[in-house]
Amino acid sequence: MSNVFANWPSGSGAPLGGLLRSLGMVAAGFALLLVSLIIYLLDPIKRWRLRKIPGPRGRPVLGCLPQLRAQPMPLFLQSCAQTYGPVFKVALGRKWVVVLADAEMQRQVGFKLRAHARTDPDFSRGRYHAMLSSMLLRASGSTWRQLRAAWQPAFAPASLAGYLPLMTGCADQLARRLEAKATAAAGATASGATAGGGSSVDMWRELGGMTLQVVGSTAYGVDFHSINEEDQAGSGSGSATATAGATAAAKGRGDDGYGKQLAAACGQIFRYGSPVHGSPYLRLAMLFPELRSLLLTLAHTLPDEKFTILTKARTRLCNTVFQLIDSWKEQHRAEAEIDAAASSGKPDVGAGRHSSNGVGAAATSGRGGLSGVAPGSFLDLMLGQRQGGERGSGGKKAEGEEGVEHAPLTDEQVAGQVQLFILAGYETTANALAFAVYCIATHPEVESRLLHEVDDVLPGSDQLPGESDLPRLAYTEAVVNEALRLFPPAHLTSRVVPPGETLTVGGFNIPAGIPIFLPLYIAHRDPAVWPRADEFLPERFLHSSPLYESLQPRGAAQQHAHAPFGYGSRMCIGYKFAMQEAKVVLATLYRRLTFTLEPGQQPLQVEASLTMAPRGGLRVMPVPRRKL
Ligand code: HEM
Repeated sequence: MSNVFANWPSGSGAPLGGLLRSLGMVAAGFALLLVSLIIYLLDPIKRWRLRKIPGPRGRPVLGCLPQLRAQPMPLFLQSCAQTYGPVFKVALGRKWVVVLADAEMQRQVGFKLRAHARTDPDFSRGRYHAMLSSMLLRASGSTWRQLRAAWQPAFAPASLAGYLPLMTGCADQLARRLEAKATAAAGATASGATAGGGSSVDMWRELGGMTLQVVGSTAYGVDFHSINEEDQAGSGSGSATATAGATAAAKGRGDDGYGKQLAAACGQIFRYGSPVHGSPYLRLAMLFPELRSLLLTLAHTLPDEKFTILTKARTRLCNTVFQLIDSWKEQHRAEAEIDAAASSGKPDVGAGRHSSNGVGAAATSGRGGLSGVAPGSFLDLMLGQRQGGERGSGGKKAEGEEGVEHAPLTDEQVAGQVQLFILAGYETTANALAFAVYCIATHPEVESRLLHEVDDVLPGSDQLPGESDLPRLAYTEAVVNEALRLFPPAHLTSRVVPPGETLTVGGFNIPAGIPIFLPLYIAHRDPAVWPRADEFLPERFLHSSPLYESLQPRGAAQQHAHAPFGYGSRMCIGYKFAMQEAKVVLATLYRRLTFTLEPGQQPLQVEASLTMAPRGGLRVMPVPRRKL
């Protein structure tokens, strides 16, 4: 029998041997791939570096995500703290984070480190990406200092006073809407026209529409029209953002002006930009951060429906914002020419040109057409500063802190800050207000004291809170503070150790690049720090109360134990804006109404992603306080 292998090339040995060798090489290749995959998926190097830090055993690849599906993040982290102590690690997918549960550790690290950790998969491109990447929240070093300085004028006392009419106007609009709904429902029930349904509303959504109108209109200086004016039939259980966006989108068809277009785009970006509600590509990027570029390309080449909506909304937002910026420039160029012609003296340009704040007027007068940016709005301030900086220095670059020269902000940078103003200020404040309404509704003694204060400060039948009334709303402010303690909407903040450094905390070393979570929720409810920690007692924040002393936080963390707005130089820049808004909105609403919880709302269930919110909204019956 002839040797069938006889014709195989002699250099490769016997054909069987060659085949075996090839198979061996394929097997070795597979084994190598498998080992790399296991190394990639399980990340043993990172595990090794964090090996001394205790923490729950997560599943391969998914880490603790299954536990986080079953339980809201603040509660899961609280239960981990009880098991593992004040410093522990958690795997979010393949991303390891270290959590500091102790209030004093949070304070120390929050003050010491100056950069936030990045955990979100950013799937943007082009101009929108340039906008997002330049936001204050993401910046560090001298750029952060320059941006932070550029934000400051928006929260100066004069600016805050200018926003007040917008805040009270929007709250009054919402109060009247809820009052009318309650009265109509009562009338219909009396005449037997309706069966059930009553005037129950989702207060969280209502407040979401209102806060979007406040921050959106303040940021861009055009009317956002996002307070719901008609019910969202069959709108399901989407988020407050979705409803606000849907309402604006519904109205946004046709010739509606900048405000409605922006509100519609923002609503869709909030909803579909989140890994929870958005495209599966975003969730995959959370699990496999190293594949982000590949997934980004795939998402743009083969987009699913949610990704398409997101991309379109981002493009619409960009186009509208840059159009607004162009119209602002156009208008100011024309004004400068008139100035130059009229006088040879120094031109009065920039933010100083508009001594009055026209945001409130713009947003409550129905202005929102293609009439441009209101003076005093955040966009106007940012563009004005830039123009002022350029001209004030005779065309040179603006000078920032510490004598460092900075180039004036680009259009993309300005647009990024304005968009962050909405991102950071809308849902946080809506959630804070919804939690406050829940706490008031479950504490009748608090409600009656609040009503007493509101009636005392605002005796006129249609009176809205003015600037001089704010200091007199001390109990209202204490209610907001105590609701923020029990239910901090930003339930955690984060920091990251800078490259080349290691942080030692609680006896553990945390290497550079590992995100550090500071869960404010846990610190706010620590019974070792807070007397009667789980009780809602606004008297903790009321100096004049006889209970005040006995309710103060104890121990080393005492001074910064209440930190709903974070710590140190990275603390929330908008906290005065948020506190003013929350206070005047409560006073304006409770001036006309009280709210009764619908059955099944107690105890309150929460859900949490970046912010903490009432799960499935907050269903209440508005009860008018006077006969209409
Ligand atoms: C109740 C409402 C709000 C809460 C609970 C809240 C909470 C927070 C927290 C916890 C941080 C992180 C602080 C840290 O890391 O130490 C933060 C940052 C920030 N907040 Fe707020 N915030 C609220 C409203 C607002 C508003 C209304 C605005 C703007 C209009 C705003 C703008 C910002 C910005 C720009 C940052 C980033 C600051 C930086 O990185 O330097 N926030 N906020």
